[in-house]
Amino acid sequence: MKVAVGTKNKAKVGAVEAIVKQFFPEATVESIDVPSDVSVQPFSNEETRQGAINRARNAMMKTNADITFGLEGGVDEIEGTMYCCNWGAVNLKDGTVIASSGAQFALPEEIARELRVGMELGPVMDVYTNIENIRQHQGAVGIFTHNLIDRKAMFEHIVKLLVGQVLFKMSKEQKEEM
Ligand SMILES: O=P(O)(O)OP(=O)(O)OP(=O)(O)OC[C@H]1O[C@@H](n2cnc3c(O)ncnc32)[C@H](O)[C@@H]1O
Ligand SMILES: [Mg+2]
Repeated sequence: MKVAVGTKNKAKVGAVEAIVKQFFPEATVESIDVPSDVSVQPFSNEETRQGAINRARNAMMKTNADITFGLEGGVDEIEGTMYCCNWGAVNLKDGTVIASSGAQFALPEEIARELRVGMELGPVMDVYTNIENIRQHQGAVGIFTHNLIDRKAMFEHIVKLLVGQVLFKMSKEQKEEM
């Protein structure tokens, strides 16, 4: 089985590799940079979900994979607090698309303020932590959870939700065939 993920981000690719190897040990995982076709900094759950779906669909169009994943990070404001939100989507060869959301956690007001004036979370976090390219490593989630949860682990949870739903679909179809 061939799996592809629509990004070159190490935290995201690592998450897909870890979960896919666990449940489909024979699968190969290819990473490919594809457009999310949403803003570089999505500003709602809806837009972040759409980015994940677009990445999964674009990876399906650009590879010959059987299953493709798209993972997207964004922010959403609720009652004046800005939350980092995370979404994933899986696309199957038969056209099925399943999206699921993952962890959401609050960003400090000093970070939120920068995003409201048009900055991207990645570069803002690099300046805040003095760590280069933190988005490919522990991410904002690592920093604001005292490294209890890093960005790869956060995306692993989403990929597991997606793989689980694919396995549910496959077993349901098998039963219907019998
Ligand atoms: O190469 P891609 O796949 O685009 O990876 P990315 O790190 O840019 O990730 P997203 O596009 O999904 O995230 C949208 C924006 O939010 C930033 N971001 C999201 N979650 C983050 C995190 O945990 N730590 C740092 N930056 C984060 C990210 O850097 C972008 O500026
Ligand atoms: Mg990006």
